[in-house]
Amino acid sequence: MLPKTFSDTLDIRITDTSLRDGSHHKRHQFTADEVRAIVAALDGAGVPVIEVTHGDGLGGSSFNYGFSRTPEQELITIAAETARQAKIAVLMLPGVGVKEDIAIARDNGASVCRIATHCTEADVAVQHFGLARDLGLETVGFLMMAHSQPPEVLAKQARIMVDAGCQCVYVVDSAGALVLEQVGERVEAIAAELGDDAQIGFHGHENLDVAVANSIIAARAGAVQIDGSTRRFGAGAGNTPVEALVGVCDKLGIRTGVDFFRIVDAAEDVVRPAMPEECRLDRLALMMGYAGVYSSFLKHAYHQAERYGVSGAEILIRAGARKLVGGQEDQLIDIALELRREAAASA
Ligand SMILES: CC[C@H](O)CC(=O)C(=O)O
Ligand SMILES: [Mn+2]
Repeated sequence: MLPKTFSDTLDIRITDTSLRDGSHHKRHQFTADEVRAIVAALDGAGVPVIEVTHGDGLGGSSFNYGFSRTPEQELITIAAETARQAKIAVLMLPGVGVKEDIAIARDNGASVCRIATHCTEADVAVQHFGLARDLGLETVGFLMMAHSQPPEVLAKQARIMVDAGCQCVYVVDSAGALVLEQVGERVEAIAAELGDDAQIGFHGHENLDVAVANSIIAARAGAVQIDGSTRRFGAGAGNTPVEALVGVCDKLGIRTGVDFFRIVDAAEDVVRPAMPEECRLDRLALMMGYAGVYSSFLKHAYHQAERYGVSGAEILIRAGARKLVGGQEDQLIDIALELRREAAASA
């Protein structure tokens, strides 16, 4: 039984993030035509919210995170012009993007603003939630790396976001490190704190291959907004596959409003051709889930491993032990150099 429904017609509302989280996998190289085609296909299948932004959010196109091929505000405009029923969402990380980026995205047609912070730093987003609400945007808060803190800490951080104007707080399993009950416990703690003050959401990654199951557990614990990426097109081993989630929800009687057959076709015929390769559950992706490393570090880890001739898996294990958070991608270079020094000393 779902404790509460999203609306009279939906039990959960799915946000497809392939055009944002998938941007990490594609190294931010989306073209205008790809975005147009993917939005049309997802919108046609009934996906209610589609997120479009650089993988690291508004303003993410940079030397540190990787430059976008097409300016993200152009992609947001195209998405908004293409969608007939879906809302267009944008992601913003305070400090990566600036407040003005939110206003420009709104003017370009975005109507949902998702503001992400590390899960102990909700206070850095207070002004951004206020601004987004003043601009008339629907607001969502992302508590990233949610595996790294116990449920009661997340609940307090959720309260900070909601008091600032956030309408739905997400448990974000950035590392794909949470399994089953660990998701439910976090959602339940936030639900106990928030009561009817805000909704709860869940964003999963496939690094331990349980993102669909985790999403169902989140929904049963009270989450009414659930993220996924069609064809798993996301960072690390990818996100919760929307088409599988919709199929499972159909079988469990959870209403998503998404047509299973049309989303399966969209995954195969439209999304897959835009992907550089399938999102794989390979050694490095598994290591991220096991060690608790931010999924967006995957490509960076491959790059530094190759550049310094060291093990990518070992880089990620050490990144997990150092408890690196988003924005600390450059520390992977330190770790790679450390590994190279150790190898030279023992040679
Ligand atoms: C860098 C932002 C990040 O990719 C947001 C997200 O999707 C996550 O933390 O999983
Ligand atoms: Mn993600």
